[in-house]
Amino acid sequence: MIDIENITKQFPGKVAVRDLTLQVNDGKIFGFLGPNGAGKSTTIKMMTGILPIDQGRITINGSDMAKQPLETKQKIGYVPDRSDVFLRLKGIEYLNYIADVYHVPTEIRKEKINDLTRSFGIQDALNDHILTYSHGMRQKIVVCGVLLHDPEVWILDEPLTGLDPKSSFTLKEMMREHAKKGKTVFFSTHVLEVVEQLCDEVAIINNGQLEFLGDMAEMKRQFKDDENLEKVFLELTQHE
Ligand SMILES: Nc1ncnc2c1ncn2[C@@H]1O[C@H](COP(=O)(O)OP(=O)(O)OP(=O)(O)O)[C@@H](O)[C@H]1O
Repeated sequence: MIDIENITKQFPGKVAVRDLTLQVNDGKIFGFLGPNGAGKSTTIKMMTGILPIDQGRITINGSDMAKQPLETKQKIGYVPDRSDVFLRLKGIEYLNYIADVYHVPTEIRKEKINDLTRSFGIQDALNDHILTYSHGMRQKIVVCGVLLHDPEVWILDEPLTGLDPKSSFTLKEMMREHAKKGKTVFFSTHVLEVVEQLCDEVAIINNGQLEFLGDMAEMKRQFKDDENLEKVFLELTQHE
């Protein structure tokens, strides 16, 4: 479970996230929807301990990110929106590095790497440097790294952007399976359609503020009734 209580983040001259409160329950796929610049990545960076929180509190399965950062981070699998990490490593070196950091036993490591990279069709690129990978392939290797250590809570920043349709389908299926096991999946997107396909619950953020929190049926009802939300809806459908 992810519990976000009244978090705020300010950059010079800009409040990126203002007094945001939401909970993500176990067994749910939670969509964090908002137009470009709404504050999604900033929120996710606070949830993953990359950015300190100015005010408020975030707990992941009961651990406080600010007070117990190491313990809390071990519960999380995080896929950032830009996967430009470890470019000088080969794919296989990256995955082994992640497996070492998260103490994935050697007996199961090889099989897991094989299965995951096959699912995403990058098994033949493992001996190439990540630097030579396309954006989609970089995204896939990071997703494989996250799934390798089987974290309880998945936090994915725009995970489907840049993926080919087959890999996008594979990842969506994996998200569904993870939630079905009673675990948590939180992901951000600026594409309304993705949320409609996948989510049990949705939060809509705009200009750093929560505009809506609820299930899909409520969201559709409110789009009709609320002028403010209707404007956000138009932005979300115009982008893609
Ligand atoms: N390090 C920073 N310094 C100053 N302003 C920032 C910083 N990071 C983000 N911002 C600003 O905070 C606001 C929210 O940005 P954020 O990246 O969280 O939005 P987003 O919803 O993830 O958008 P996108 O879909 O474009 O990634 C934007 O106005 C952005 O310009």
